[in-house]
Amino acid sequence: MPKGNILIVDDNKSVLSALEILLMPEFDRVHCLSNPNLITTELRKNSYQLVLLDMNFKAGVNTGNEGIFWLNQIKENHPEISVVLITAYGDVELAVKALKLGATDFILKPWDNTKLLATIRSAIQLSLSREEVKHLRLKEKELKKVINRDEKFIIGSSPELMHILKIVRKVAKTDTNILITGENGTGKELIAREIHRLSMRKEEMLVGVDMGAVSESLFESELFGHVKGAFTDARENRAGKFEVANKGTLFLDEIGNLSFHLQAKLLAAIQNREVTRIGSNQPVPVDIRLVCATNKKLPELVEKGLFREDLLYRINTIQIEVPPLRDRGNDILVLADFFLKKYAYKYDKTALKLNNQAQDKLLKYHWPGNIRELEHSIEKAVILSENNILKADDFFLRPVTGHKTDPDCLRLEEMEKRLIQTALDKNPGNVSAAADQLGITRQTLYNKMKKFRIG
Ligand SMILES: Nc1ncnc2c1ncn2[C@@H]1O[C@H](COP(=O)(O)OP(=O)(O)OP(=O)(O)O)[C@@H](O)[C@H]1O
Repeated sequence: MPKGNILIVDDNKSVLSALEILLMPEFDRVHCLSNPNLITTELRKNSYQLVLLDMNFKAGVNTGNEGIFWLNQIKENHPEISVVLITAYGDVELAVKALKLGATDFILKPWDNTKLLATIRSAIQLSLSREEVKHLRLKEKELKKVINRDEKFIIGSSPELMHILKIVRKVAKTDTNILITGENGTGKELIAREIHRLSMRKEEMLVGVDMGAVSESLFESELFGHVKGAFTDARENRAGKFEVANKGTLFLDEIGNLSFHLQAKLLAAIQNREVTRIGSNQPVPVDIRLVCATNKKLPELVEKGLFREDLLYRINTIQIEVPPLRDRGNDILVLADFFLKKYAYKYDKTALKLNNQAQDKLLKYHWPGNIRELEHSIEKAVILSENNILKADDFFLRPVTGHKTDPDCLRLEEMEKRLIQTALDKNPGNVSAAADQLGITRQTLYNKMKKFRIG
């Protein structure tokens, strides 16, 4: 633990040597100056935590103005250094003026040694704390830069994606709460990060919480924090995600998975814009931009009494629906190409391409796991590929029927499209048989195939 470096400035040589003898054994470094004009150079050359500064330098002048001048100089250039002033005159007004201007304390000559040492130690402690805060702020700034740099590109040029990005650009600069909805793997988190990147809060952090992964018992501690001793495992004070996200963006993923009882606690924090750590009764104000995401239909959960209506209205000032990959047309191939390049590079393969059948297969597949599934399929195909052209057989896609997507989440049109695709797959090359199986005419089936861009 450093004891601190002290610079003593006094034009009275006997005062200087008395202080030097007293302070030398107690601190790391003690340096004396009888000429205040040397202060600036000395502070630039060496690091100090404390300046012990005389108020009156010129013989016969005792207004303290020169001391105030040097105090201002030091505070302006080295705000973390503590300045303790010494004067032989018990001028309360001057003391108050100096304290207002940033002096840490004031000592009257003649001094009491024990008191002087105590004053100096606490002033040095204060300076060390200021230095630490300054260091931590710089470190935090650098860390935020590193965290924010880990950006992923949003790939695609479909009108559906362009429409979403247009909304994102419009709303990002405001502080409105945003709800992002869409199936799993459609890129909701990516959109949330884009909103943050384009917002006024971009220098601060986006803090994400997966509400589906937070257990009931840890919810409050995770989101609102706790103080040491609040419960058995609370060994030290801990800030919750709300506090960590202060001035930045709080991204609550899978908000539809939050239990009804915890929704009330979340609502209170959002409404009051303050949180109270468990075990404390001191509310802490928080300034956050809230972005939530879910793959659930929240209005339906509200109807079933599983989601609070008041919370829904709080979080969905703006709602952005991210469409499933199967509705983004050629983006499937654009993304496939992007992932092909990414994984060819990762696995040290030469440039890879898809042949026509492979492209067709990817375009026709319904992608229940959306972009995440596409990325994994491409990665697998790249690993297993034996030449530069990837064929349809290189992609092991889940059969259209029997996949695990929640039927509640499917729209009528999607169900229809899948039934048609299944019937066509079961009757390859025989549209009449497929139409028979579906209980519709051949012409109706052709119309629907055209509509859904099948075949
Ligand atoms: N347009 C896109 N361009 C490039 N990569 C994308 C795009 N959309 C999604 N991805 C990638 O797909 C994966 C899934 O995206 P993300 O996690 O954002 O989806 P999500 O909708 O939040 O998923 P979940 O609902 O499962 O949390 C990520 O690796 C993401 O980088």
